[in-house]
Amino acid sequence: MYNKIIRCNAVRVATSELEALVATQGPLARWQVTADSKRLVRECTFSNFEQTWGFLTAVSMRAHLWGHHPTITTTYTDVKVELSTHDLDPAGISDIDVKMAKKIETTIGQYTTKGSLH
Ligand SMILES: C[C@H](O)[C@H](O)[C@H]1CNC2=NC(N)=NC(=O)C2=N1
Repeated sequence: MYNKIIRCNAVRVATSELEALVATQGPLARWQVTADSKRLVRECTFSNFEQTWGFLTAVSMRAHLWGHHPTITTTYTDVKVELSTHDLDPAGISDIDVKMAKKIETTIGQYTTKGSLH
C-alpha cells in the first residue's frame, strides 16, 4: 500500500490567499482559479507526445502517492489539469490542492513544453 503522505484534514484556502498565489509574481502565476472558486486550473502544451506522457505518468504517480487526484484532460500534446477537494463541503480549493499544484508546476519544468496556454 502506498503511503498517503499528504492525506490530512483538508483546509479551505481563503480567496485572498488564492489571489496571491496566482498573481503574476505568485508561485502559481500560470494557474487560474475558476469563477466559482472551486478549481485550480493549469493548461500546458508539451513539445511532443513522449514529453506529454512522461509528465502525465509523473503526475499520476504523485497523485497515487498522496491520495489526491487531479482531473486531467489531454489531447496529443495539450494537457489541462484541474484540482479541487471534494472532501470539503462544499467542494473547493484546499491546502492539499495548493501543495499538489506547486508540485505539478515543478514537474512541468522537468519536461519540455511549447509554453503554457496561460
Ligand atoms: C478517501 C480519499 O483519500 C479521498 O476521497 C481523496 C481521494 N482523492 C481526492 N482527490 C481530489 N482531487 N480531491 C479530493 O477531495 C480527494 N479525496
